[in-house]
Amino acid sequence: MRKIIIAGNWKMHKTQAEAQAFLQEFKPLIEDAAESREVVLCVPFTDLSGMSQQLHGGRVRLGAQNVHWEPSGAYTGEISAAMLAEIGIHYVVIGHSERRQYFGETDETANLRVLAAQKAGLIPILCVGESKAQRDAGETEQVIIDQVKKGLVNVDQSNLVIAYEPIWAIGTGDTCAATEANRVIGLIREQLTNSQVTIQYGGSVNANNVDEIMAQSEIDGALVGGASLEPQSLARIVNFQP
Ligand SMILES: O=C(CO)COP(=O)(O)O
Repeated sequence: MRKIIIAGNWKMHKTQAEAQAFLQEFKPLIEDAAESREVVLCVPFTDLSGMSQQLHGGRVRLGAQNVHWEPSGAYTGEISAAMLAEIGIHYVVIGHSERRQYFGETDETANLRVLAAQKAGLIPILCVGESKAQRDAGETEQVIIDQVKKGLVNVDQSNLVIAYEPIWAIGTGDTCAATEANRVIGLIREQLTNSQVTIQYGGSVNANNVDEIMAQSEIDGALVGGASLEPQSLARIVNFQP
């Protein structure tokens, strides 16, 4: 059985005080959610340590939003996988389109980060997705296959999550049709050697569209940006109705 994972990606939102207030309201709202659903919050580095203590022993797991591939060294401003693992972090988002767009990340550096994360015992969430121009040019399939193949060189697929996030659907309210997301995610699965990899959809997921998205046969979860910032809305997504 493929694991269902609902993950919030807070991006550059929430101070420690705001994170603490979020958890106080959020935790009771998901207490009755099916045990089979993994709930993950991918939060700014500065929130991780405090939240890790606040969540200790509970069902909500934490993720970082990036990690460097070297174990240590002269890399000002960077964070290693061991630093994350030490404070109880389970997941790390890698190769998000915003990192690719604004910080020059590539499939090659995403691959190095995935390998480093796995080596430290973290579960990478590798993000792939095509731009609007690539979709309009009919290049979606090739772009996605390329990103998956290059991102997964030498990667252990038993310890991996992939998120399909079409760039044009991120933060726009323009969700990819659930059936189309299902089709592309099916294509991603065909590229893998392990059929049990959890593959999420991300891009304008919210309380209103999550049920239809999660009803798709290939979609194993959601990576949620804007709608994960508010406890009620993320709780509704976690409690999606199959
Ligand atoms: O980028 C995303 C999650 O990583 C999606 O963001 P939105 O849910 O705000 O579209």
